[in-house]
Amino acid sequence: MIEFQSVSKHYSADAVALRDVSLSIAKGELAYLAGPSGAGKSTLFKMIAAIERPTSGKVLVNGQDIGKLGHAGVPFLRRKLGLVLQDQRLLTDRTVLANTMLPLLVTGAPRREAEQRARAALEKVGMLERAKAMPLELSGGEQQRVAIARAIVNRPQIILADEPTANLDRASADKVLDALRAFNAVGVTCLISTHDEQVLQSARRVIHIENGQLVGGAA
Ligand SMILES: Nc1ncnc2c1ncn2[C@@H]1O[C@H](COP(=O)(O)OP(=O)(O)OP(=O)(O)O)[C@@H](O)[C@H]1O
Repeated sequence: MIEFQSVSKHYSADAVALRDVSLSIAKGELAYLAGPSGAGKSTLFKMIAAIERPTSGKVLVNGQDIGKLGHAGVPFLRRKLGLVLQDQRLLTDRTVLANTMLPLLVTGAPRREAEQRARAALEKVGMLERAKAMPLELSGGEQQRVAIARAIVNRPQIILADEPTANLDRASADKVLDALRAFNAVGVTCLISTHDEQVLQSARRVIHIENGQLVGGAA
């Protein structure tokens, strides 16, 4: 489902983010991505979403070579993906419900249907009762759960979550991770980066990355 074949990413001659990375994540799998700051985790996510392209090697999603996607192909790829990335915050001038409806409205869903599906997504992450709140009235963990609702409202096949529990206390982090695990339990492939030792210790699969190279868990 997600495959990296000898992928390297050079932002410039001296900014090498990934070096010869090969890995494969099966459909329905839950894998964690671990590694120190600057190791290349965010870059790896961005390659799957075609936000960045490999300098060499191939990234395949469902067998499709992301490097060969033209401009028209990118929205089709993104529809398969639920992205909870670090630089994609909620819009602070819209309610929780409006934020969650947005991905549906931009793809042309009727407002009534968008609202129903957004409410269902918020319910799944335990945030329906805050539907009318503004994002800045929520805690960090609650905002992350809304970001997850927004990511899954299009029913993606794959969720990519880049440090979704950063800066959260244990209880909030667990709620965020429980929400992600619940989507995995119904068949959604999940790749989650985290520094959370407790989570990594109990994880079935951890892909470790250091200085742009895999140091374990790639098979
Ligand atoms: N747009 C960019 N231009 C130049 N260099 C970049 C760019 N994005 C990332 N890098 C560099 O690539 C390397 C990997 O960065 P990346 O953000 O992928 O790491 P990370 O593991 O996600 O780190 P963190 O845990 O701090 O988010 C770093 O050395 C970083 O400075």
